[in-house]
Amino acid sequence: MTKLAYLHEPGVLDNLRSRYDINEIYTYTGNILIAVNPFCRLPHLYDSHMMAQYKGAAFGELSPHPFAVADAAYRLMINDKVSQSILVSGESGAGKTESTKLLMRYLAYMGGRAAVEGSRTVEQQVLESNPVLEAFGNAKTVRNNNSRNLEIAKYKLGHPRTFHYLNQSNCYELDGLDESKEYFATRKAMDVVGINSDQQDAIFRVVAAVLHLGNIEFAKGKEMDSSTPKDEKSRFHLNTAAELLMCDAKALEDSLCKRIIVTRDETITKWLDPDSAAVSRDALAKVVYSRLFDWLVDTINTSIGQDPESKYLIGVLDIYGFESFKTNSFEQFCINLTNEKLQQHFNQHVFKMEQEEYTKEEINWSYIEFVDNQDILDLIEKKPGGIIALLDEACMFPRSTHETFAQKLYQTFKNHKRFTKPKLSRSDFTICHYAGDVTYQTELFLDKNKDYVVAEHQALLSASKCSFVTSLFPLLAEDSSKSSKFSSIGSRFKSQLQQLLETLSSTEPHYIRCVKPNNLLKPSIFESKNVLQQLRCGGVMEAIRISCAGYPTRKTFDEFVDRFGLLAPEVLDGSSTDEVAVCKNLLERVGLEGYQIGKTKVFLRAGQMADLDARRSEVLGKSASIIQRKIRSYLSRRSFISLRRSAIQIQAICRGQLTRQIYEGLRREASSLKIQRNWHMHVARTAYKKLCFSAVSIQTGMRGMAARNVLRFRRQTKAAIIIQSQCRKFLARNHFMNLKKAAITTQCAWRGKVARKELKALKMAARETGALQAAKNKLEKQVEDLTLRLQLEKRIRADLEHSKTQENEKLHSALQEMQNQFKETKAMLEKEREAAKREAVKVPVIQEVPVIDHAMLEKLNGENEKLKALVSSLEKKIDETEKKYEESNKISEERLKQALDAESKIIHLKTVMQRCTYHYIYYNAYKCKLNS
Ligand SMILES: Nc1ncnc2c1ncn2[C@@H]1O[C@H](COP(=O)(O)OP(=O)(O)OP(=O)(O)O)[C@@H](O)[C@H]1O
Repeated sequence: MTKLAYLHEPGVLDNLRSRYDINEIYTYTGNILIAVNPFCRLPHLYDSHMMAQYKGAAFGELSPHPFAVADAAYRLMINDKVSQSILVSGESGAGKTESTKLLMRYLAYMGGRAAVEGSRTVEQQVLESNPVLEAFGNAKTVRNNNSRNLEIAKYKLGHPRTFHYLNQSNCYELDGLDESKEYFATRKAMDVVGINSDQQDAIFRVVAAVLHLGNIEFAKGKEMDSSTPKDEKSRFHLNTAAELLMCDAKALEDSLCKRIIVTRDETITKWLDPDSAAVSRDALAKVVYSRLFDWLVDTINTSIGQDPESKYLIGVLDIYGFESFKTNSFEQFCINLTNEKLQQHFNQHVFKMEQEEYTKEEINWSYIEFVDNQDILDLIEKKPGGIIALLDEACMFPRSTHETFAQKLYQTFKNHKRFTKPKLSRSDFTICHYAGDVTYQTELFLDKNKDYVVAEHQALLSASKCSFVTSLFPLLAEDSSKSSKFSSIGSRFKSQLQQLLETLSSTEPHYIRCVKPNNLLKPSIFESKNVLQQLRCGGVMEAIRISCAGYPTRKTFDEFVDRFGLLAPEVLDGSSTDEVAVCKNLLERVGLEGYQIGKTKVFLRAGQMADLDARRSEVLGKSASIIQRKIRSYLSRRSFISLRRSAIQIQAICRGQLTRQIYEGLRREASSLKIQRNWHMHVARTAYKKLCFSAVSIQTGMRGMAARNVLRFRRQTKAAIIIQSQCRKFLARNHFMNLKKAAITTQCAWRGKVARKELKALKMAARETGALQAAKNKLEKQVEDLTLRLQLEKRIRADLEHSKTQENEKLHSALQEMQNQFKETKAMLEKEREAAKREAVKVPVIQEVPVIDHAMLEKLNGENEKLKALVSSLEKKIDETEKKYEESNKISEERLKQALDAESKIIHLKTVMQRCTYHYIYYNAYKCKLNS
């Protein structure tokens, strides 16, 4: 930019546009890098080959690039031992985060240490943790699309359209963005930074709970000014949120619909109307998400850690860009304050400090006007009396409203040139920022400035059953919860900004200004008006001017001589100790113009330092090649000498080896001659021995043959005699055999005749055997009959036996009875006799002459006789019965005998029959034999 022929706004714009058209999105203005968002991927600009190219290349030597800025910062830190910072600025969606990622990638590449196996380096962790911060920290805004929202069935979630907190942008998908891929990248990044799977689950539960909270709507309750979940759907979301946060659903409902006010005397429960309940719901969702995000940042920072050994740092600052919307609230106020602060830092560095230094160093210099924003910063953060101070005051005063706060602002800043009151509004105010006017709506300023968690929300979440949720909301000590009633977000933000700027001031800054070429977020569209506004806001035009008119680079005399003395070494040879004179001399010799010599430093125009550096590099390069040449020749000579020595040694060894080989050949030749001689002798002797042996063998063979002929003749003669005798024997034998055959034939005929006779007789016998068979069958039948009769007899006899036994038993019992009767009668008789005797004794003296009752005696005798007759008849009967019994015994014995006879007959018949059968079989066999 500084080399443009016409350095005015149209020229700068045209330059940016024509470069943008050919995808040259980066441009330098002095040391500032302007990056125009291409809204499309340009991978060739960022591959590892590009990184390798920028490594160590002089600034300005290659095309403008964030890698070049990172490389310059890195080298300055290493060489000059000064901490560096790279400030990436620009409005929302201009590409700050993308540029920051590139810077981090390059720095990780430069400082890259080899990772120990299984672990990651800090650089890798920093890069890999990015997706977590982006996933949870980015949101889709009207100016930037880069948000992601997770959706998982497990957490009872549906399409983003169904969630109040997601559906207000009406944008659910982004072209070219694979949600699931991003989700897995986030999960992986969480693993990398050491968030375990339980914690991950809890994190997604909390996010889902926030979404469900957002869907709870409220309707008027039964009580006056009370509220209750509107319908079943709201109740479902309330229950699901409670379930995901693992807290009591009723307690959640109460914490949203009621407030407990503690006064000195009593505790009052106050209902919230539906609108206030919705505000309470949003506050709860916000505080939960905010605590979750803080937890993530802390966890990532702890996991990455910082090298305690490091003395210098390179800070890369990616901070939200200037914002101006239709409605601007406290968030925009804080964001714009940050941008004002950074702008001031930029001004200070680029203009103020620069020009102050020129004055201090007393160099010729025409002052460049720039817009100093100190008065805006005073308006916002001055203590007391600044907007933040007034806001804190208003927050602490219980009766304040946003209107009273606005009135206070109007009064205080009535005459401030950066502050105006919009005509038709009663509570808005406008600040004239360096980047343009922004009108803020004060409605929520007071609420948003109060940094506190609603006590009911705190109590609800501290009592959660999920340890992760309770860790986000640790129980506060009783006193602290009461005492710290109010803490101001604005003041905290201000002091954090101050700390940041202090850190920045201790570093050497580099600037990357990101520019958004269009508001449609589409590639290849360059809206000049928009871009110009951003260039103006970023102070780029002034920077260009100061770069052209000023002296952006400087060095103290000794540093300068140290660094560039080698460009004219003769100036150092002189005995002059005056550094200024040496510097002037040096500058004259190198032929530089337009520089300035200050009191302690040499000031150079834009590009001059680069020019000197290039020359220095050239000299260094030349020197390096001379040194290299010398070293190479020394090394080559050394290697040649050692090579020669080695060659001679090798030759000596080779020659020795060759001679040894020749001598060995000669020795072998002599030996082989000796061996040949001996061999020939051995062969000749063997041949002679063979010949001798053959002659003897032939002689032996001939003699043997003659002897064998004699022997053969004798054998033949003997064989002829044997044949003759055998022949004769054969003839005699033949004659004998014929005679024998005739005799046998005669005998056979005779025997045949006899046999036929015998056969005839046998046939007769066979016929008899048939009769015998019939007789046998008859006998068998008889045997069967007899067997049957015998069985019948046996049965009859058994019956008889039985009846006889019965009769015997009867007779025995009758006899028994009779014997009993007889005994009784006898006993009675005895008794009567005894009685008669006793009666006779009792009779008086007169009785001494016994008077016999004859009648009685006779009667008794008669009865006695009868009884005797009865006894004898009975005894007779018994005898008869016994006789009968014996007779029947005899009969049965006879029958038994008959049966035994019959049995023996049967056995006899059976043996006869068997014999007949054998006979028959023998006959049949003989018949067969004869037939055959
Ligand atoms: N160098 C680039 N190459 C390709 N695309 C880019 C580049 N820079 C930015 N973008 C595109 O622009 C979008 C917005 O960029 P980025 O998120 O970096 O903006 P930002 O300035 O950080 O915004 P905010 O202030 O809202 O965080 C990116 O999502 C990407 O699509």
